[in-house]
Amino acid sequence: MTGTTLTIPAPAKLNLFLHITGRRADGYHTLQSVFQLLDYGDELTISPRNDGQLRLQCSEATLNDDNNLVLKAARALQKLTNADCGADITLHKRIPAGAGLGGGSSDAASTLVGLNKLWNLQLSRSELARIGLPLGADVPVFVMGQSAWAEGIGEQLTPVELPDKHYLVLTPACHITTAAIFSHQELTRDTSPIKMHAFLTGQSRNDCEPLVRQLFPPVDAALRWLSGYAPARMTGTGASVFAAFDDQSAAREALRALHESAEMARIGVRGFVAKGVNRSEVYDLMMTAKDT
Ligand SMILES: C[C@@](CO)(OP(=O)(O)O)[C@H](O)COP(=O)(O)OP(=O)(O)OC[C@H]1O[C@@H](n2ccc(N)nc2=O)[C@H](O)[C@@H]1O
Ligand SMILES: Nc1ncnc2c1ncn2[C@@H]1O[C@H](COP(=O)(O)OP(=O)(O)O)[C@@H](O)[C@H]1O
Repeated sequence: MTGTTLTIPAPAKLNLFLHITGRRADGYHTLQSVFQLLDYGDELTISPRNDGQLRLQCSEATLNDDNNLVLKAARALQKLTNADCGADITLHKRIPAGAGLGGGSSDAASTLVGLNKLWNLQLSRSELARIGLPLGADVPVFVMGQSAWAEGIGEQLTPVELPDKHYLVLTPACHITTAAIFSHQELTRDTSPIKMHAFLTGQSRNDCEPLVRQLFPPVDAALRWLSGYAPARMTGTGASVFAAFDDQSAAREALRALHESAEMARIGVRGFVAKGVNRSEVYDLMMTAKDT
């Protein structure tokens, strides 16, 4: 078990749309969404230990604690192993935290996939998804490693082949908690379910967007600025917003304009360009581990 180190990416996601279709008895909202995985994300390096200890070093100081979803995922998996299964994990963050890009869930999913390999647990994708779901509603899609049509609370997944697009993603400096948006009185909660065809012909929205725009003016400003380049939408419960481009050069051009915008600098908007992918590297890692 010792001597093997695994480097594993943890991609970001976009919700190309997000419809809230109802509410379960436990308070969680049922959704419809399309998760688009990106070729941009965090990176984990995992080395197994034989003494049962779990240690995490995270590049982001505020996430360097016991509540990091990486440690929660490792502990959930540790319950299924021998007492001597431990690991040293480093987490290099690139995905802004709490920004609707699924970074925490993706880190948790990559931890589950990586430790499943290193601890030789031989759990299936669906078993790992089931273990990960209580840690975050987006963990299953990252464990599956495929862009997908999602229902339920995001755990009923159907892989989809999405057209090649380059995304410009903007993240205003606002702290938005998912729970606060879902518990807000003014949230739209009863959208009629749609079929895949309606999404493909552009009949979709993010039901959280009107409320978040109203509560967080920087999100509204970022959406208005980005709409000057291409149709713009919010991902998840925010704060990030995105627009799709056919050409990478057009997306990069808009990113350059962002860096020159005094208004966007004033409200602290960061941006990156990423390509949408139908499968992430995590998908392949379930088959063969990439050793370093
Ligand atoms: C809505 C999505 C779409 O991708 O948005 P983002 O959080 O990425 O913006 C996610 O499914 C979010 O997933 P995640 O951020 O993991 O949410 P969780 O930690 O599981 O939930 C935080 C809290 O939000 C509420 N919640 C969350 C998801 C959901 N479908 N219904 C809810 O009502 C619950 O009160 C829950 O306790
Ligand atoms: N490894 C992690 N990366 C990001 N956030 C984490 C991590 N572990 C725990 N968190 C917590 O989870 C919250 C949600 O983070 P994240 O998954 O990035 O956002 P979102 O749910 O908006 O997509 C953060 O505000 C942070 O407190």
